[in-house]
Amino acid sequence: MTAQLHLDNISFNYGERVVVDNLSLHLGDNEILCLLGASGCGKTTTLKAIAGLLRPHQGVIRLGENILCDDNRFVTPQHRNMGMMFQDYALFPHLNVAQNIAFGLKAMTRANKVKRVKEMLALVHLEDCANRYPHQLSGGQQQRVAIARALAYKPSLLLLDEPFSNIDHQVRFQLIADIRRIIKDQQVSAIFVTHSKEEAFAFADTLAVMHQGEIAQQGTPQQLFHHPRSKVVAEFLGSGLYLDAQKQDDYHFETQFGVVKSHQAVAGSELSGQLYVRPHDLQLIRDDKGPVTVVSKRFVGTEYVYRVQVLGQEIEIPVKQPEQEFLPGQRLSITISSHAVNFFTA
Ligand SMILES: Nc1ncnc2c1ncn2[C@@H]1O[C@H](COP(=O)(O)OP(=O)(O)OP(=O)(O)O)[C@@H](O)[C@H]1O
Repeated sequence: MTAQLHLDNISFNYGERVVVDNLSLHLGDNEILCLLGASGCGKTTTLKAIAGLLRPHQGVIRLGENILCDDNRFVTPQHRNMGMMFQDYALFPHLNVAQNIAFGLKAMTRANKVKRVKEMLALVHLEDCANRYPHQLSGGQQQRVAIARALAYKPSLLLLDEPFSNIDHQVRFQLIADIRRIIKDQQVSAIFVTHSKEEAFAFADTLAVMHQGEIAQQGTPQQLFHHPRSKVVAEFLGSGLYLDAQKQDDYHFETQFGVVKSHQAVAGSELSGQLYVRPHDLQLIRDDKGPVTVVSKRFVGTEYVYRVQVLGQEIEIPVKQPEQEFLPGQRLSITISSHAVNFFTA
């Protein structure tokens, strides 16, 4: 089953404190959407509102044609047909893997239950673990059981709250790829919450960056990375350097490091602003009197990464060419490649 979820102007307060502020969001069929944002911005609260674990003070939530919540209606969590993987809803320790997966299948006949559990075990590659208890599994295996449990009764939407946060970094990205494949195989829509942009890029089809209870921007990872609409989104998705800039025309911007060319026209009549330049568009060059100072360098296998200070900001810049080695304390300057610039006006 597939889903189209709409949140229209949802608000939620804890006492006086507005935690979700007039938030609107849309999720398409078979889409994996990531709610991404800093700690405390309201991600989990939004997910709980979708699940029905709390009721928004204002707004409408709709799944397909069904209104889940508005001023007059409120569908309880058990009637929303959503699979959930919340940190507070871990596996049941006293049930084995097969029993955990079967937990949500109460309405099925025994034979159908056995069949479905078998299918789910195969899907998450844990056929040999059916009789084990959660404490006899690795963290990654436990997460795979949790996803199997959440998917077992064919929900129309899957909600995942920080599903990878307890997983060792070494295996995390393999697990992300596995779970993404499982969700795509099952053709289910999913919303997951994280504060890690690496996880978001690896797992999601679309991102919604949240800031102070609102969606700052929703789109594909590429759209948000290359065309952030605000400094909040630009900074959240990757480091960069702010440079004061004067717009000469839609394609040229004058900075203290020369004129920067844009691959794309930048509309707007405001001429003064700032460019936000990503490290891969910056090159370090020798200049004994330059405004850039090397703070430190580290070797990462294929290249050096230099941490430099420039105009009161610190930024890490990768350098591939081994002949270009700089020392801490050394003065440098930078050149800026032409790229699709991000130009922010006040
Ligand atoms: N039960 C509660 N009572 C009062 N305030 C709460 C409660 N739960 C959360 N909050 C506050 O609401 C705000 C949003 O919390 P929420 O858990 O939605 O954030 P989050 O973006 O998921 O953060 P994190 O990434 O740290 O989990 C936070 O400031 C939090 O302290």
